[in-house]
Amino acid sequence: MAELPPQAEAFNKPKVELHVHLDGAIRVQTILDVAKRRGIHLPATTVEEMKQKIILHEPGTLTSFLEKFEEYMHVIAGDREAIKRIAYEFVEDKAKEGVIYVEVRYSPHLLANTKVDPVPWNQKEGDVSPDEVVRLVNEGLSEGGRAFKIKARSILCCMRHMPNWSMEVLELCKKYRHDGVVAIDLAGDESLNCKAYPNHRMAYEEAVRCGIHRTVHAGEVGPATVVREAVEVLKAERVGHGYSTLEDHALYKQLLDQNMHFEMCPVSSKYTGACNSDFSKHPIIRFRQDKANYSLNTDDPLIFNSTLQLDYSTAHKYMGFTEEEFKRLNIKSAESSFLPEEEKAELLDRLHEAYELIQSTAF
Ligand SMILES: O=c1[nH]cnc2c1ncn2[C@H]1C[C@H](O)[C@@H](CO)O1
Repeated sequence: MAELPPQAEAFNKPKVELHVHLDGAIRVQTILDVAKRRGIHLPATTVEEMKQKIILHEPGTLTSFLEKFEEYMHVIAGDREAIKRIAYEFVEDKAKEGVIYVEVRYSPHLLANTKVDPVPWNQKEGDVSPDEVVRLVNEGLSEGGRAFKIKARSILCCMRHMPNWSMEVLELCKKYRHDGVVAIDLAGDESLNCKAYPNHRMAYEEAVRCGIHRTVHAGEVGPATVVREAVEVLKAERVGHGYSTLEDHALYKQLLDQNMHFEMCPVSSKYTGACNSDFSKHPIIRFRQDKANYSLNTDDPLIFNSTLQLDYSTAHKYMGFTEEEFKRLNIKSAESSFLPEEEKAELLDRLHEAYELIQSTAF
């Protein structure tokens, strides 16, 4: 595999990103600024020091990774200006990475401080509800979209350990379905399955009835049974991560045949311990060989100290990805996006043009 010159981008063309957490993609400087304004004490005063607290330096576990959010979420949650600002800055950062369409996800409840039970991050009860969080994020994303000339939509997350929030998340998806919100997700610790927590299932059943798009984190660190449950019980249209699908041959074949989309996050999968840290043995290689439908995504670039370029260069350098495959997977990502059909067609036109492909090119 040809080595890239230092600083060169593995794929310097317009990209689509479908799996990135807003609360895992905040600028460290913003956390420091907001903490200062709100008089919140942090264990660090410079970006470098704060980064050392937040980023994962070694491969760990999903649980140790999820604990990292406790370092800073209390700074942003419950603060209107901060919530809008992180959404706006997120769009700016994505535009710089060459992303032209992004679906960004978050839990409205984890950024609220009222009408949420329990109030997260040991905050005092305040007056920012999950509903207002969605409005603020929408404002930040649409102002950012206009300023930086890219399109950003959002996905609202249910959390596996908070089943009592799930119906409220679904209601927010319905309320804002024509105002920036394109789907529902289920994030958090995969060992908590839906049989034990029927509220998630009820929310997803209602999503199906209302035509709300659905993705589910499954098969990241959990077994293939979680993927099966996501697809068969929750009727997921896309799978978040899904690496362990490979353990169940029949399921893998079925999902390949169904053209199921897998939202893959190579750098993330190393640091969460989801996959072997030797990228040359990564499950994505198998998905690529089988011409599966998948995207490449950052997941939580703040915590992995990463960029989308790093995911692409990792795929290029250690997994043998070519320019042609990058084009193919971005076209697949656009096709699997949760945009309405007309907007999806426009996005596909833009990619075909940028990649100098004729419309009928079949991958
Ligand atoms: O990679 C992940 N797997 C499962 N849950 C995750 C991952 N990245 C972030 N989350 C959780 C923590 C966030 O607070 C939440 C909503 O974005 O989703």
